[in-house]
Amino acid sequence: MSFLKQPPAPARPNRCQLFGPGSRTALFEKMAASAADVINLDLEDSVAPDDKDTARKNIIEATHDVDWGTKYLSVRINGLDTPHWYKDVVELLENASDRLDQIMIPMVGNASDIYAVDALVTAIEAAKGRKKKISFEVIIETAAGLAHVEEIAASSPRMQAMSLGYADFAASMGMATTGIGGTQANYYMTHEGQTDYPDPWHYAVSAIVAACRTHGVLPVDGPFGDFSDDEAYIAHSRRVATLGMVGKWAIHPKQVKLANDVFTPSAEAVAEARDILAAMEEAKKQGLGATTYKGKLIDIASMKQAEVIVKMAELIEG
Ligand SMILES: C[C@@H](C(=O)SCCNC(=O)CCNC(=O)[C@H](O)C(C)(C)COP(=O)(O)OP(=O)(O)OC[C@H]1O[C@@H](n2cnc3c(N)ncnc32)[C@H](O)[C@@H]1OP(=O)(O)O)[C@H](O)C(=O)O
Ligand SMILES: [Mg+2]
Repeated sequence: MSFLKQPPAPARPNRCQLFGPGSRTALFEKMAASAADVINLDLEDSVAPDDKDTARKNIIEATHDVDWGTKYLSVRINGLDTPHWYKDVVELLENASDRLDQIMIPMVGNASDIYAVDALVTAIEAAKGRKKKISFEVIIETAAGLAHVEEIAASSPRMQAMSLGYADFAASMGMATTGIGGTQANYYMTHEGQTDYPDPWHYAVSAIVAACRTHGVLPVDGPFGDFSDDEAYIAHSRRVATLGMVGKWAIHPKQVKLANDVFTPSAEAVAEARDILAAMEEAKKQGLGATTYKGKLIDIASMKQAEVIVKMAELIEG
């Protein structure tokens, strides 16, 4: 182990983040009644420019009037290159109830973007005597965001989560696709008549996970646009879960259960992880650092892998 300790990520379930436009108030109660761990009320791309002021007011009202239960309540503000973001922050922080947990900052390009929002949030919290410190989630969805991903993860003690925004990311990278996540038909390999579809998002997902794990931030997978294709959503979710993401966005309510199913460790996985921990405890008693479990090598690193699964299950069980 390096002398640099890996800090733990916030201990809260973040399997699914359900999005809804701040301009569609009829969805708010339905979102609150959903099985998502996190709710993202949106002021950015799903709200038309002429509706921004009304959407902001709707969301502020909803922090007072809607019963959000135990959900982590997050509002996505507009990007720092727009004339809207400062009003989003000021009006939310001055008027939203203490039920507001988090601000989500889109299109983040470097640590200075977070510094700017942090300065504004900190001043308003002090001026208004707000008791609860607002946390930040950022979206990596530009080439600059990915290039500076580690400094962004380290940018503020408010940082709790980081998502990959597939659509804006693909556009910023000049990727030749209009797909939002998942398999891309033109990204393929062919060998002796067999065609294979590798994962074009693999590097971005792994870079985000590494930055987040280094700085104690939750890595979260972004949207999957084709909400009529459950199988593809599940495949994409399983892939990113294998790479270390803790959860995924839902842009339609039917995706919530799919995400929860993938990002909740199965009973079999938890039982196997506990068996590995027990087998290693037994090995340690015999002075061994490695042993055999079901015909395979397990050692101290296997314990750490098993602990990830057990801790996640315990967190979700509450
Ligand atoms: C890509 C970038 C992004 O920004 S993604 C995040 C921003 N987008 C959003 O927030 C969109 C969220 N989703 C919606 O607005 C809608 O779900 C929809 C437009 C995709 C579909 O809405 P519609 O009403 O047509 O859907 P139905 O199938 O008819 O609904 C069935 C049923 O569910 C209720 N419903 C719909 N949406 C939601 C929701 N979000 N939450 C809760 N409930 C919802 C609907 O009212 C119906 O209810 P019923 O009538 O049965 O009672 C990203 O930044 C990037 O760059 O990648
Ligand atoms: Mg986006």
